[in-house]
Amino acid sequence: MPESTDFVALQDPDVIEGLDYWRTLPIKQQPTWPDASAAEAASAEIATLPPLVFAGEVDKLRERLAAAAQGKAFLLQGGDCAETFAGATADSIRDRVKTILQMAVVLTYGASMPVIKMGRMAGQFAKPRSSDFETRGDVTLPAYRGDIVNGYDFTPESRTADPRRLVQGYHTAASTLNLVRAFTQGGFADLRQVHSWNKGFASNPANARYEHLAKEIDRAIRFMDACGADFEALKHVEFYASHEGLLMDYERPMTRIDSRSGLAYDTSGHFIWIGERTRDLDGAHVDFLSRVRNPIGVKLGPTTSVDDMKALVDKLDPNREPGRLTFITRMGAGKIRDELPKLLEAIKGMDANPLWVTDPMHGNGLTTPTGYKTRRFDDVVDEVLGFFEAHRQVGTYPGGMHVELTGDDVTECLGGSEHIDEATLATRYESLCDPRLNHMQSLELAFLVAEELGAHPHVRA
Ligand SMILES: O=C[C@H](O)[C@H](O)COP(=O)(O)O
Ligand SMILES: C=C(OP(=O)(O)O)C(=O)O
Ligand SMILES: [Mn+2]
Repeated sequence: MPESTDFVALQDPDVIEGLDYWRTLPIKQQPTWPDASAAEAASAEIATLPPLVFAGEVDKLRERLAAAAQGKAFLLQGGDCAETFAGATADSIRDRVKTILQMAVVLTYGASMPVIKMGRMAGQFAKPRSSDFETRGDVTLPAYRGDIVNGYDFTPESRTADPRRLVQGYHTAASTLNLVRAFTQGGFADLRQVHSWNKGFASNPANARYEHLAKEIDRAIRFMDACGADFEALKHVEFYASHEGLLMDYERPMTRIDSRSGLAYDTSGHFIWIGERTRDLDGAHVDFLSRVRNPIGVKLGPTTSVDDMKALVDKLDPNREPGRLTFITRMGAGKIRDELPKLLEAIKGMDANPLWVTDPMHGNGLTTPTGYKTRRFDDVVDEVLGFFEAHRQVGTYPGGMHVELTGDDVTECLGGSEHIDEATLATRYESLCDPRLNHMQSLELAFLVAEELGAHPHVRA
């Protein structure tokens, strides 16, 4: 029996043929490469490079997500809206991982529930856009579609799609994932380091609250240590990589056949989601991702009909496999209480059990008069609360949270206990796409969700 890490180039011809069926279907949000043969060559090169994740890891994640869908775990998924090549530095990767680990500690402790940790990391390089073009003054150029496609600088050269970026995207994902694996497997994520994850971040109320929690955890660990407990399990953290499966010239060559099962895995990440703009039932993305074994997410915006949702279940999870399908709702704070319960009621009538996750970011965008894309922290919080309310009302499980965040002290979202206002946004706005919660706002949100999940009284303010 081959190892689970083996991927073979060719097996069942029907499986292989199916993986290219998307090419016959309508497709959205792909770049126009100036030289199609150069893009084909880049994809062919990627197809020869090693997988980034292994089938066995992907299967384990599916089991973890199945537990979350049953209310026995909670998914925390976070990271940049658009990762950049320049941002793949040791410090930036470490601080994002630390932020997610801290949030996970707050949630695990507060909710007494396992937390599945997942980064929008190591592949979140391709962006769908509302418009193909961007105009500044009297100059119009192609929109920035993420570092794997073109550059952010507003010049014709930079904005021209460059297929060499596909290969650079692979290598940047590989080095990011390598460091994430080192951090999470090599002792850094050991729960006994719970204090040190807070070091280096500006001191602020959320950090102080975290310190208080970390002290409690420390005390509990010392007690267990004195009792002779074995801490082997605390040394390593399972950390999964995820991104939007958007750019087919990257996802297709990263898809390999697992030699154990003869089935296809998209080895660019453990979890792949389909965006709100590309979830057409008869479109290329849904077809392609219906054929890979990875757990698949689908973003659901406020206009999602019950019929659309049901058809997505049938297409992406025909066997009703636990952990296979995650719906990531991003309705907007003002709409979630009206729109989500209908979908939840309808799912109760099907024999399906998807994992429900809230993305409180993408339905709450606004642009300031000075041109900054931003979100109000209060709206983010309100959507999360609406998500929990909807699930309580219908009797389904609120199984996770998907957020755009960074470990840096950026000023991209309005509000939070630092009271970031419109004038402050300019001081440290670094995102090339959507605004992210900064370190402190991320921790604040984690405390709030922990309370919602039935927090430990000591964790409450
Ligand atoms: O996450 C991404 C954005 O919401 C998406 O790229 C659309 O952004 P845009 O409206 O600025 O194009
Ligand atoms: C583009 C994104 O989201 P959505 O597809 O929900 O708009 C995103 O997650 O960055
Ligand atoms: Mn985004």
